[in-house]
Amino acid sequence: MADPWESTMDHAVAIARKAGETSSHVPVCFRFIGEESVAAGESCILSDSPTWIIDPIDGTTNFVHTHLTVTSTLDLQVEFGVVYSCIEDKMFTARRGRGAFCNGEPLQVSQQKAVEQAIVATEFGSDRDPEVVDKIFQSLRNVLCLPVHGVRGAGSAAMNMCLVASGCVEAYYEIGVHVWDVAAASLIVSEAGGVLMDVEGGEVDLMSRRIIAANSKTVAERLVKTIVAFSPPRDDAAPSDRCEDSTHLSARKV
Ligand SMILES: O=P(O)(O)O[C@H]1[C@H](O)[C@@H](O)[C@H](O)[C@@H](O)[C@@H]1O
Ligand SMILES: [Mg+2]
Ligand SMILES: [Mg+2]
Repeated sequence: MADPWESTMDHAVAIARKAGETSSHVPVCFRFIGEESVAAGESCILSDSPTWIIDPIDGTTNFVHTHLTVTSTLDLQVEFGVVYSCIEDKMFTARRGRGAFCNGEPLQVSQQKAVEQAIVATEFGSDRDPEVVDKIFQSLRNVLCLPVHGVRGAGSAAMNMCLVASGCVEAYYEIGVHVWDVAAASLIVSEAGGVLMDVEGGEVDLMSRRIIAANSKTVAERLVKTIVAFSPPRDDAAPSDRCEDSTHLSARKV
């Protein structure tokens, strides 16, 4: 069987060559956006150049506490998405227009559109500002009282989205995520037949740090009416306008 990773890399190089209109003799030029490089002061701006968006560990708090799910995410903007759940040894992959897979098996979102029968995943995030925490709890209360069948959280944004793609949960929403948390899994959700939406409706903007990933427009729109929206500093804001999340500081001290 052909190695899917090798064909992915061949395709990535072809995309980079096309973008840069380089001949096969010239090395290709990829750009990178990674959680750690941005934390070290590098830019978080998407350009026309093919860009790998990387989160080496998604679910850092789980990792630090050796708790359940930890994933690594890799995305070549809009072309490929890879999320690896290392403890479960599950490799979620998607290529634009070619479907989404887990360890090679095709993924399909749940067909359940009644929100009362839905499991909704979310996270409490990393911000401990009491005003932010209040809004997160207001949203959670509203979602529970829709009512939904259940609320869950894997502790990894990427894993929550892969659960939507797998049909195990109907929707995931969060305000406070970063582009590297959700880029790869966004493609996996849409290639599995799901939808992505901003928490106030309309198209999702991966730099806005707000996301709904759902099995259907119907479920996503019910959540839009329910979530108490706010806008954290964008990922592509100037470094001086970004703020460090409090739990990440403590996680890094470990
Ligand atoms: O910091 P990591 O572990 O890469 O990512 C975390 C997000 O920053 C946080 O918003 C989210 O709640 C958590 O699930 C996530 O994966
Ligand atoms: Mg992450
Ligand atoms: Mg991370």
